[in-house]
Amino acid sequence: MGDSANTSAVGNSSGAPSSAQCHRDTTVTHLLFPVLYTLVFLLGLVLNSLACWAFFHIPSTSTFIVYLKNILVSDFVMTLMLPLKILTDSGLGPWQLKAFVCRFSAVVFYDTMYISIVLLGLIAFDRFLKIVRPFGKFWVQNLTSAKILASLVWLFFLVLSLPNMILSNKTATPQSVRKCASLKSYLGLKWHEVVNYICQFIFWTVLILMLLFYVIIAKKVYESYTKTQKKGNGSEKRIKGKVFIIFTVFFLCFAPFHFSRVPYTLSQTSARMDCRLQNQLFVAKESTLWLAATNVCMDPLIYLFLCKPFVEKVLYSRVKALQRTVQTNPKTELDTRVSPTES
Ligand SMILES: Nc1ncnc2c1ncn2[C@@H]1O[C@H](COP(=O)(O)OP(=O)(O)O)[C@@H](O)[C@H]1O
Repeated sequence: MGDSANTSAVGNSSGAPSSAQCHRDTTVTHLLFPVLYTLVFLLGLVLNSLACWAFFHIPSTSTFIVYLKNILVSDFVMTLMLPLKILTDSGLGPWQLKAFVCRFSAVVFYDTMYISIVLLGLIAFDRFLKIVRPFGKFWVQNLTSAKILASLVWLFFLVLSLPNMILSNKTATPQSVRKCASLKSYLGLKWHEVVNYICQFIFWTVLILMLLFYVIIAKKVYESYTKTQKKGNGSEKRIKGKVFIIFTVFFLCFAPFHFSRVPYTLSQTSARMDCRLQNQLFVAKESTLWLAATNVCMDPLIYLFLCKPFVEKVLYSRVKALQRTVQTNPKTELDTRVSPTES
């Protein structure tokens, strides 16, 4: 993650010699990103708190809701990690906080990002099965299986990233905390590299599978559209077409980060790389990481567009609140256009 000072030279004797002599230029990340992250944090906190409250009242009656609830928890945790990044990037926090970010909160941030990625993939798979085999039941379409699968996803990423926390065990100094890689032992840096390649593999696999599911869904939607059009019913196309939102959100938020992450990880671990290029890769990684973080604000859109019980819960409460206002203050006009099923 980002830096607290404008430039830094990092003494990393065992891991990345070229990185050791390169001053990190944080002119952009020092000012712009804390502002951008603050916006994401505030919006993410409001939207996800609202979603938490709504989902708290919705029983887990389908695999879709189970996955959405897990994404919500993951997004909430990611949102809570943002203030630490904002404080250290802007230089407002003490340098010791940056060591905590490198060892703990940045790792949790990445964990939640990949947990959301896999869960979005599972949702796409779930939608795919619903549309392709509406009456058949696979074992994955069973509630208990979905709960077990979601728990395994959490467990997998937590176990995978634990060494990233443990092996960032070099003594932290105001200089060394500026690049997280410099807190790592040789083994720590290797593990960091391996984890990044595993995560790249997971992301591109999920992306390709999603694309495949949606091509098949698109074909089905088109077929049913041409059938229903004759009967003058185009609403089915609109309903099924909504599932494409998941893919669009997924692609816009995560693909740019994964393009920039490979060369950036190389710059952290390879022996030789031009210093200017290293700094450019750092800015590219930070910019695309911000885009990935905006996912915490995008996911509530998925709940709104695709999860009917969620919409009903939010709107029904609005009606109740309005009714209460009218009861306590009869002069207030009730907007009769609002109905619990409005979407
Ligand atoms: N995909 C990942 N999964 C888990 N932890 C990660 C992942 N990528 C990076 N990390 C960990 O997050 C911390 C910050 O990494 P990084 O953003 O690369 O550093 P920097 O802030 O110096 O650019 C490091 O401890 C790193 O090992």
